[in-house]
Amino acid sequence: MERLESFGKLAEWGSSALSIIFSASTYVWRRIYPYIEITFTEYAGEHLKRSEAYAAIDAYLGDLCRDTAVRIKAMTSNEGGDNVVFSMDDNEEIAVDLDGVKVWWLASKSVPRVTSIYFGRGPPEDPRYYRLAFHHRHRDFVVGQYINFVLSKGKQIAADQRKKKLYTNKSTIGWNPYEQRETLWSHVPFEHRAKFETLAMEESKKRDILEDLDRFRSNRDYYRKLGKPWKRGYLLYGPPGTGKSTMIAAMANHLGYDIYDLELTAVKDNTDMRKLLIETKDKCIIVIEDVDYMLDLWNRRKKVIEAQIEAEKAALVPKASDEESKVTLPGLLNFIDGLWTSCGGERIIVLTTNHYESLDPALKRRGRMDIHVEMSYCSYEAFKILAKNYLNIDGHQLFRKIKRLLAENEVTPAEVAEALMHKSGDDVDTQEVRKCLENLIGILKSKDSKSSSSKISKRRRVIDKSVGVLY
Ligand SMILES: Nc1ncnc2c1ncn2[C@@H]1O[C@H](COP(=O)(O)OP(=O)(O)OP(=O)(O)O)[C@@H](O)[C@H]1O
Ligand SMILES: [Mg+2]
Repeated sequence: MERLESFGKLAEWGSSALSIIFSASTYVWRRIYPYIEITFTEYAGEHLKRSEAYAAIDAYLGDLCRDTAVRIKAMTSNEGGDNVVFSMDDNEEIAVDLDGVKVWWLASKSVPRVTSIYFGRGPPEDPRYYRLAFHHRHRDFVVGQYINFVLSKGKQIAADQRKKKLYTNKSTIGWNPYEQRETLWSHVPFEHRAKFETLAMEESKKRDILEDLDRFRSNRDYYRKLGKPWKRGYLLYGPPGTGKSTMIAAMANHLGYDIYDLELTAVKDNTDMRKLLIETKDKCIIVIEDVDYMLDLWNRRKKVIEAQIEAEKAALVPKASDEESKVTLPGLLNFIDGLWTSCGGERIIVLTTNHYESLDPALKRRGRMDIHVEMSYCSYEAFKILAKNYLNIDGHQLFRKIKRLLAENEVTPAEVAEALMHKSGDDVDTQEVRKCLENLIGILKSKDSKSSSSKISKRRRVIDKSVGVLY
């Protein structure tokens, strides 16, 4: 027993002596080499998936190294596009000065220590890594802020570089169910250049939406923890020409997601809708435009069925039409609820409508459509964004008049954009600017201001109370 005790004491002394030696050696080492190094390897985790952090850093440094590095690798984008993307060459180092805080990035690859035999396509490429070095006195800044900045900036750059696709569903109506079909979607490159910066709407609304999108994108673990499908529903509503489709394009460009434009009238029934959903890939926006039109169709169909029942009673059974979609509202609700998305994640569903009031409450309810955004008639703030986009001006003596007219008349951003379009490409001279603005004034004056002004004040009251972005 005594022996055991003394052995325990000895071990205790040993461990404290070791920790003293360790701290002392760390201290000495710090004096000689006061830098901290963080390594980001390309493949990480159990299944050796490409690390998202590495991909983001790769994009960030690729952008940075164009101006600073000596040896740069250039390649075409992964998506088969024609744009060239850059990245640091192996063993290249770049220094970044962040307002007095200096950090160094090194690109390298690890050489495997064991000799392996590979079957098939031969050895995989050596795993690459980036190493970030900085002085230990900047630890809080680098670990607390800089790395987060690099990751979010890198993700944005990668999203911009990614060639996005626009998918549309092939019509399944009238198809033979036994016929083998390769895919239910066809796609083309998505080239829409819309960006949030050029979208004409109130800045605060835009900021809210952008923040929501960014939160959604980076919240994978949160959704997992809650056991919820990683999806988000947006309902965009407003009159035609207020930018609903433009906003969807801006969302796709911001996130770097593909768009699946689901035309419900071309979907035979709920089963086909499920199949379509299963065929979508992660990181996408599924769009159903003019959902009110579909609701209209359902109502009409209900009436037809009622008429059929009546006709059956009279022994006159009309033939049911095979030319129409038989998708139902509950089918759509199931689709939205993500029951079938459990196989994947990172999907945004956007519905658009011109008639918010007439939408079924089940479609609008929170948790289904998380965010409701009103796209409204052109305000003065929105007009200024369009004037900057189209005429590259921040002000003009006609602005005051336009501001007054906009307050009295309902005009859509699409109409304003049309009026501000000029013929001479990029360069616009002062005469042309005036002509465009006068053109807009003409359109505004031609609106029936008397009848619309009472409508506007009524409508504004409703909007002020409820809208912007609803959570
Ligand atoms: N808020 C906006 N910001 C910038 N441009 C806009 C905006 N709204 C409309 N536009 C311009 O008007 C055109 C038509 O807009 P868009 O198709 O996005 O309207 P919409 O609300 O989807 O209309 P609809 O209800 O008919 O589908 C766009 O190509 C764009 O040039
Ligand atoms: Mg549209």
